[in-house]
Amino acid sequence: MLSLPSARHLHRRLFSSSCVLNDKAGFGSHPGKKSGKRPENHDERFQRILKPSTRQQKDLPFRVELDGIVVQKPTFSRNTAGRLVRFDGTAVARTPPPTPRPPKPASIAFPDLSFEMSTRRKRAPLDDKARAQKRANKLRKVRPDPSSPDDVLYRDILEVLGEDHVDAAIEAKTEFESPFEKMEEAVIEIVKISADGRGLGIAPQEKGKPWAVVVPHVFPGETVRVKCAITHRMYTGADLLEVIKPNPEYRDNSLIQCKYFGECGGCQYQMVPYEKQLAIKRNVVKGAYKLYSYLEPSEIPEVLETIGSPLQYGYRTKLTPHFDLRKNRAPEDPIPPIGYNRLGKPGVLDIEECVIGTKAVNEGLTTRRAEVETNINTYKKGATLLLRESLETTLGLPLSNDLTDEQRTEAVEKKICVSNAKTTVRERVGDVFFEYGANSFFQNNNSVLPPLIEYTRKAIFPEGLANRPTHLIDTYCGAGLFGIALAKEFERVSGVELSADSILAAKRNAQHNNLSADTVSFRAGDASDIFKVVSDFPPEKTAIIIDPPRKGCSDDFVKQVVALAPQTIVYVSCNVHSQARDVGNIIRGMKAKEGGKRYNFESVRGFDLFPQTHHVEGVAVLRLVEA
Ligand SMILES: C[S@@+](CC[C@H](N)C(=O)[O-])C[C@H]1O[C@@H](n2cnc3c(N)ncnc32)[C@H](O)[C@@H]1O
Repeated sequence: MLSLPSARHLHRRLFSSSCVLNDKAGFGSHPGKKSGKRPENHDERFQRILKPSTRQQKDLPFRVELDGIVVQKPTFSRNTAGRLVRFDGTAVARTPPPTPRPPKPASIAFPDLSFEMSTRRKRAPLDDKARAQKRANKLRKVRPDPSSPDDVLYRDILEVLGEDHVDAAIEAKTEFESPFEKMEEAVIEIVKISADGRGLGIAPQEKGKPWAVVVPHVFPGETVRVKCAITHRMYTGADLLEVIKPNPEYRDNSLIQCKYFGECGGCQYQMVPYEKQLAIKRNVVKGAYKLYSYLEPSEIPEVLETIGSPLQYGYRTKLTPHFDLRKNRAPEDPIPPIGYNRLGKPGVLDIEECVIGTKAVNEGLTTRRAEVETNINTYKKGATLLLRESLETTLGLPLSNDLTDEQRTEAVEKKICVSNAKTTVRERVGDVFFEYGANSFFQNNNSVLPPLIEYTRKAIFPEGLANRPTHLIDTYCGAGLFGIALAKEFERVSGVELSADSILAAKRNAQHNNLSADTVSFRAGDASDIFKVVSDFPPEKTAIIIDPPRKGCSDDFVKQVVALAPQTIVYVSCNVHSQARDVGNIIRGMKAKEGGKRYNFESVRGFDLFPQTHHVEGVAVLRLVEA
């Protein structure tokens, strides 16, 4: 704690400050220690007088004059009667004594507020219309962001209900008034799959108004019985009770591999044949470009078939199960469930195996669960467990020719599970070796990365391309996945990434893969910073990879891409809706720019990095052509 100097101390300091003044006259403000061994010299005597002890101060006259220097003593002191006096003896005016505080009452009487409180509570109850209006006002305040999941769902709902009906409901201010009672059961025909993997149905006609019902784990053409759970703008979120009429095109329950499917909020499509899953995802990409790119239909290429994942189960190299702990949990209370959120219900579902996870992360799950169970009383609140697959040894480093066959197999195949966020994870993508922090971003499906990298390579260097790019800008580069995997194809590669840890990993990865820092460089910063440092990249020979987080790119970034006008753009994204928005902006931006060039939207398709779930990775390719 910082201690304040005492009044006496301040007093002395004040006095000694005059020494500093005197120092200007050449007397030295730092007196030497008084030594008993030799007589006091002139300076020391002077200092003693300038910095006397408190006792000496009292005896000193008000003014001291030594060798023509006048030193003034502190101004005030107390006389023998305890009165404050100046050093010249004159009395200081007394400050009036403080007025005494009124005595505290023996007990404080609180005013009786019961009357006011009860009137406040007894406000006239809202009628149904007022309640609906209040709710509508509340919901209106939280308009979803364009291209956010809520907005995407809302656009899907507009499509199934018809924009005219929706406009009429908004006009009549009934857009938040559900025709269903809470917990009402209803039979619904499903007409569409929304981008978040849930089925969309329309309320039966007898309900008298267009209203959507959103149900998990159901598909177009199915008739289902549901329980209405929660009202949102223009739709009711419902729980599935029964599939009355299944659609065999989408539903083959024999495909389900997880015993928790239907209860766990993780996967949506385990009952859907894999080809059909890919088709659903292709439609999601189509819908995204139709709704969010704001391009003319003629400007959007035919969305190509989704490229599947070589592994459809056992592919996920990262799991993050969690558990909650009740406040005031007693040590003898049961172990809480450790797993994932329940589907459509609050709370965590206990899961001891996740079938989309790799063998290594599932082994790690068993170990970590046991550790948590043993140490549960050391946790004050819930936690998220990190489980990441990693190559076991540093033998995973670029394989040396000196390795025995056994070592070589071990280097490529032996996997362990890492659960400490500070540990390094090692991973091989084809022939390329990567290291990154366990807590940092890296794609979670290793099996699909070689085809994804190869696809990107072919997109940049299509057969017969006359003007091959020689420079690559890898934006949002993470640990350098694209830049490093494709580096051999380019004279120069430059990557940018916000996370300093990932950039350190990217630089290390370049070294591990024998890439020189002159050719491949990475820098930490906002993606739009990259344009300052690639001024020596010839735009007509430059390709750029854009792989942003779900929210997509900033306007500033898009503007700078347009200003640079690189020859090829490959935009990879786990959110095809924000991708469609950005691609539309780049194409329009280039059209508006003078210079006689435009971007040809060459291709777009999904990559299935997340089998059994509704997620899809979009890859869009744009190439600069004469306008
Ligand atoms: C989808 S990941 C892609 C990473 C890498 N391309 C890969 O495939 O491993 C997006 C990356 O963008 C980074 N990021 C987020 N916002 C950024 C920004 N404004 N500028 C640069 N990088 C950003 C994140 O840290 C994350 O590593």
